[in-house]
Amino acid sequence: MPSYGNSPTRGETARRVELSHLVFSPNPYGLSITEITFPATPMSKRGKANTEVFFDALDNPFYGPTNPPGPPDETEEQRTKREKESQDAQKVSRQIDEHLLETKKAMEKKKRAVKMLLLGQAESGKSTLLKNFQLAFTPIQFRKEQGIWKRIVQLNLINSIKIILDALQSEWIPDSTLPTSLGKKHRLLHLRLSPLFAYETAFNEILSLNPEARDVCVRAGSGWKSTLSGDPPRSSLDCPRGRDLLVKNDPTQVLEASVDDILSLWNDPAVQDVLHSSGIRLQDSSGFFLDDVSRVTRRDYMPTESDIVRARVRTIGVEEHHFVTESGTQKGSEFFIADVGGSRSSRPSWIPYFDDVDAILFLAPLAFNLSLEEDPRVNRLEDSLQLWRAICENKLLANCTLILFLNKKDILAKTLASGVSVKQYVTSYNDPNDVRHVTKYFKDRFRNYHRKLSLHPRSFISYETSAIDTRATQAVVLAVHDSIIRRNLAKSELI
Ligand SMILES: Nc1nc2c(ncn2[C@@H]2O[C@H](COP(=O)(O)OP(=O)(O)OP(=O)(O)O)[C@@H](O)[C@H]2O)c(=O)[nH]1
Ligand SMILES: [Mg+2]
Repeated sequence: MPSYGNSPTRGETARRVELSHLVFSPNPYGLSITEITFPATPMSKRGKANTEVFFDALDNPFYGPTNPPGPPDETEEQRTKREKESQDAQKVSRQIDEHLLETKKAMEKKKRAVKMLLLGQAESGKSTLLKNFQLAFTPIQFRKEQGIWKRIVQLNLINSIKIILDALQSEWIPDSTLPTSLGKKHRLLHLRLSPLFAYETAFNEILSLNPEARDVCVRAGSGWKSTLSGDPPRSSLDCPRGRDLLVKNDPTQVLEASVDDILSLWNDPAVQDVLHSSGIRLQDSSGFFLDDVSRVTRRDYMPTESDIVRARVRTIGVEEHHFVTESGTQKGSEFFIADVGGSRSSRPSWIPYFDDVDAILFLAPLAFNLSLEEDPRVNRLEDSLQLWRAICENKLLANCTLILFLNKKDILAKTLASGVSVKQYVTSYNDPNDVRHVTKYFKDRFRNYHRKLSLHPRSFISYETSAIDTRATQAVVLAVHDSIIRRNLAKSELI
């Protein structure tokens, strides 16, 4: 019987591996592994990924006789060639073994790493909190991405200009009898600034998004950061053609040339009146950069940390982020955060991530006077409370740590300071109309649901944040990470 070296015999179980982790590429010997990747399954599933796929030796292209005897009439030259091929095949087999071992180790590591999930309605600040984690744990990587955010900040600015120009346009409907203080100057500004919108449309087309999208959005896992950074493509998902088109559609020069027009528009009292009467408060809206026009439109502009944190990109789908702490006592420690799209239509895609998540970071903006974009009949805070209820009582999350972030406290302060009364929106509210009482009122409502609906008793953990304030949020982020790690350790010791 021929010797098969380390290879399994027919029917024997061979290497066990999740096939989708391996990228095969042809080589003179058939196939070899060129890259180990992780499947696009939710992080909760990864630890349990199917490592029990069996190869049958006969079907397995990697196995075969390593030193079979040659035919009796084999020449010296044929024998040398055959032995060389056999040695090469063994080398390939050893490489495969090493790769499989690495995959297994990496998967084990993933299984042990802490997994967090960011939840909350759209625009609650999930991605902003994520950026605070990146700033705290992977600051080198965060700074490397500065160039990517330049385009996003520019598009946020263009989007704000579009909102203003749309508001102006609705004022000068041809047959309107209403008096308007808008004149020729505003029409000229409209005419001169409208070409900027083409950059927004081009960006959406390049990233295969709806060209009519209302604001800047990106699809999770689309390699958008790599496309925007100009790095060589990491996978077939990255689009080098897209990169060329992005260079062609760079708005930097046009923005620089338009700076006076933009300032003239934003500082115009008649324009401010129109915005006020239409109830548009751009200062409180996503990705607000109109107060920084002169700086942001400079040719050599590079976004600051604060700009990056404030820049708005709507999340579509679920984006998983792998953190390897870059410095400090926990250098090298790993954890995962999944960031989800929060609009109502995106919520069903959250469920697969509930399976073995360690902590949910739930963002509830203190926006008592606003309604949902996708359904203007629904109050934002009421929607957050209902979502929180559903999470507290979810059986899959019964053993998960829930952390509530009452976010956008700065906007709450501004809203109350401008004289808006909470009672007008929340009839059951009878306390003073100040930040402390209002925050306490909503926190108590969240706490009550948490206490009543949790299947097992668990501590109520909450923070009051303004996620764009990176200094204050850094401290929160470090405390949250530390407490989750401790809880996890305590849990695993109990097991
Ligand atoms: N003023 C203020 N703005 C905030 C705060 N937190 C987030 N923002 C801004 O609100 C906008 C929306 O925040 P995101 O983090 O993108 O919201 P999200 O929850 O990820 O939204 P989706 O991806 O659509 O689900 C961004 O422009 C942020 O800069 C805050 O505490 N205060
Ligand atoms: Mg987001």
